[in-house]
Parts: sequence; C-alpha cells; structure tokens
Amino acid sequence: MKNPTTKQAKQADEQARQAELTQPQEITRRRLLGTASAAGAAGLVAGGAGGAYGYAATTGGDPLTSVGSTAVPFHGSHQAGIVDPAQATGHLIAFDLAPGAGRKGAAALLRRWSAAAETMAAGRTPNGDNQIALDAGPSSLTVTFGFGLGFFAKTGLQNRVPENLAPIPPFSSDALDPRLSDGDLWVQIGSDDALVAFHTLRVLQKEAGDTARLRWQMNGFNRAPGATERPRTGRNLMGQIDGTNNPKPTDKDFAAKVFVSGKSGAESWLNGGSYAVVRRIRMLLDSWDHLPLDRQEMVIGRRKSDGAPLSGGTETTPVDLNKINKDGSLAIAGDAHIRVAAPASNGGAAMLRRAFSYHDGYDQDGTPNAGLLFIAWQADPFNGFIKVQQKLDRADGLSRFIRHESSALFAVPGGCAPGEYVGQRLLES
Ligand SMILES: C=CC1=C(C)c2cc3[nH]c(cc4nc(cc5[nH]c(cc1n2)c(C)c5CCC(=O)O)C(CCC(=O)O)=C4C)c(C)c3C=C
Ligand SMILES: [Fe+2]
Repeated sequence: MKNPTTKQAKQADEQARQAELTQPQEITRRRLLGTASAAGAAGLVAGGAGGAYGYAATTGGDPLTSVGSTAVPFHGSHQAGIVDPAQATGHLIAFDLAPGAGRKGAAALLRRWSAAAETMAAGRTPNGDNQIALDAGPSSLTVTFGFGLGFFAKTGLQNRVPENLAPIPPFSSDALDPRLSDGDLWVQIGSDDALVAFHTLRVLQKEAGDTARLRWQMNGFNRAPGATERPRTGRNLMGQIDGTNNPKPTDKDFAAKVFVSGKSGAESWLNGGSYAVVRRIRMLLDSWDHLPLDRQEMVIGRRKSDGAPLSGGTETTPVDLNKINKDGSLAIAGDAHIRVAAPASNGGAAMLRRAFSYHDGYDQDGTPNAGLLFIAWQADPFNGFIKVQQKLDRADGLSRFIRHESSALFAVPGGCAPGEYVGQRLLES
C-alpha cells in the first residue's frame, strides 16, 4: 500500500483523536501513550483509581506495558538476581539460624524458600496466600540466597567453608554498625513492583518460622523500567550515572570474574555460585550538594549529565587515564573515583556492581539517611571488592562524601534445577 501523504495522515490522526474524545468514561491505551510515556501513563491510571481513569484500569483491555508480566526464571546454572538488571524495588534481608535448627532445619528451610521463590517468580501464588501481589504479575521478581560464615558453624559444616569466605578486613574509613552487618543467611529480593517485592518478603519471612530469626533488613529502589525514553544506565542519589563500566555478560572473561568454577572436594558445592559483598554506604548528601558541579565531576572523573569520562567521548567511550589537559593537568584527576577503582589500578581486580539506592528518612538534625545498598558480585572477593576497597580507602576523592555503615560477605550457591533447592549440593552431600 502507498504511504499516505502528510495531509492525509494528519486528517486520519485528527479523526482518530475526535473519535477518542467522544468515548465517554473510557481512556484508551492510544490516548494514554499519546500524552505521556508508558510508565507515566501507568502512574496516571493507578493514581486515578476510583475515578474515570481507575474505571478504565479495572475493566480489562490490554496491559499498558509488559512490566508486570515479565518473569525471570528461578532455575538455572546461576541463581537469578546476579546478572539480571537491578529491579525498581529491592529488599536485602539477613537471618540468623535459631539455636538447634542444625543442618536438617536449614535444609528444610531452603527447600521451603526455594519452592516459594520458584512459585512467585513464575507469577503464581503460594497456598494460603494473603493476596498482596494478586494482580501484579511477577514483575521480574528474583530471589537470591546466600550463606554467611555463621551458617557453616551452626549446621556442623565447618569443613565445607570455602576458603574465600573469610571476614572482610577492616578499612580505616569504616563506620560499621554490627547490628546491620553479617548474618548466617542472606536473601536478596528484587522486583519491578513494590507490592510484589513486599509480598515476597512476607512469604519468606513466614516460611522462616522458628528456624531463622531476622537479623537486619534494608529496603532499596532504582528507577522504574520504562521511565526513560530509551534504556539508560541508572543514576544514584548523588545524581551520577552509575554502572557504566561494569563487566558485561558479553565480555569473554565475564564468567571468570563473577562466578566460581573449577573447585573440587569440599568447595565443589560452590561451582556456578558467586560471592556477594553487601555494604550499606551512606551518602553525605548535604556536603555533596554544596560542591560545585565541576568539582563533583572531578571527584568521579565523569560528566554528570551524560556520564562521559572527562578524558572525552560519550558514556561508553573507554576511559583514557593517561590523557593530559592543555594546562598539563590529568583529565581524570589522581584521586578521581574511576581512576582509583579501575581494574587497571588494581592489578585487574574487578566485580559486578548491582546496587539499589536507599532512603530511610531523616536524622533528627535533618540529615538525609540515604545512600547506596552496594552489592558487588565476584568469583573471589580478595581479588574483587577487598583489593579495590583497600585502594579506595586510601586514595579516593569520593571518600569525603560517603560513609560505609554496614558490611557483610556471603557465599552464594549456584542455581538449582527443577525439583532441587538452592544449597542442596552443600546440605545433602
Ligand atoms: C570497592 C568498590 C567500590 C565501592 C565501594 C564504590 C562505591 C561507590 N561508587 C559510586 C559511584 C560510581 N562508581 C563508579 C565506577 C566504579 N566504582 C567501582 C567500585 C566501587 N565503587 C568500580 C570498580 C567502578 C568502575 C571503574 C572503571 O573501571 O571505570 C562510577 C562511574 C560509572 C561507572 O562506571 O559505574 C560512579 C558514578 C558511589 C556513589 C559509591 C558509594 C556510595
Ligand atoms: Fe564506584
């Protein structure tokens, strides 16, 4: 068919617009998308629940986006929630095993947790459900389980502790709160729908029963999927584009950097798994916001607006750490965060950063209690987070604007096949 002329197209558009305007009480998908982005439109419908817009939302029709129906498989060679993009809502929870739970209790708990996570990740509801997430689909739900050092002592599995699951050494800038650190078991929940994420948290907490007690919990968030006009790297609460120079799943050494492999004997259960370093890092946002933009950019070594390195190019241009400005200064300052953190400055040490922002209200003096739930994934924490943090601790210009307030290291088993549960290879062999 021939393309319509511009005039014909305009006329057709106008006719369609008029037809829509005459439809009472009904807001069509086309009109919504014509006036706002898909995600914005979804918010409009939700915000109008009870009125005309809410009526349209509850009377059927096509979903506005695929956000709700997107499912991430629970089963696989690696656990979900490591390589998948970080979702809009995250909960991080650490549990301590109850005295006497032992290996048998821990195995039963992981069997229950895995079954519940599998059900919910597929968008189904567990038996006796309280219906918090009934209408929302799995919304990319992932649930990831990890074991802290204490897990092995309490299950009598001290002889199976992986060599690299040793306490993270202290750093001079640490201000750690032990009540928000460590833990026998770790659960990471991520979903693009906050109700789905909270529902999952409730289900898993109930399933813990008398076997495990909650030790700490942190709630995080990221930008909503579809909120930007094209897929973009996310921003943190300092306003920087964060995550650009992460290892990419397409890199040929990606798996070697992120996942444990080739272990035999007592550690073989961890093949296909990873190590998660969890640090709650407060941002000193009042001081940061007072720093002029050009100074903020020097602290990181990248432009704030588009994330381009100060050595030139666009966000994805490789950083040139040797570039010299016309005035003889380094384009990327000596203490710039990306210089000090780069693999090139740390003997190749690398990690996959997959973070959530957090905001826990304001302190009494009005200071925001906000920052980054920093999660680093690596095959070996000593050649990943620890090596890089040792350098950052001494030389990073960003240190003046952040404070590490909590810390934990977990061995995260590989994924499981249908009919198995996460950690089975450790607990039953
Ligand atoms: C020990 C590891 C790291 C900690 C702790 C850390 C904290 C932290 N980082 C930002 C903001 C940014 N970090 C960026 C890059 C970056 N950061 C780390 C490591 C840690 N960051 C690495 C390895 C890298 C990549 C370096 C490189 O190879 O170029 C960036 C730039 C964009 C990007 O590449 O992601 C930002 C921005 C904050 C705010 C923070 C603590 C709150
Ligand atoms: Fe960083």
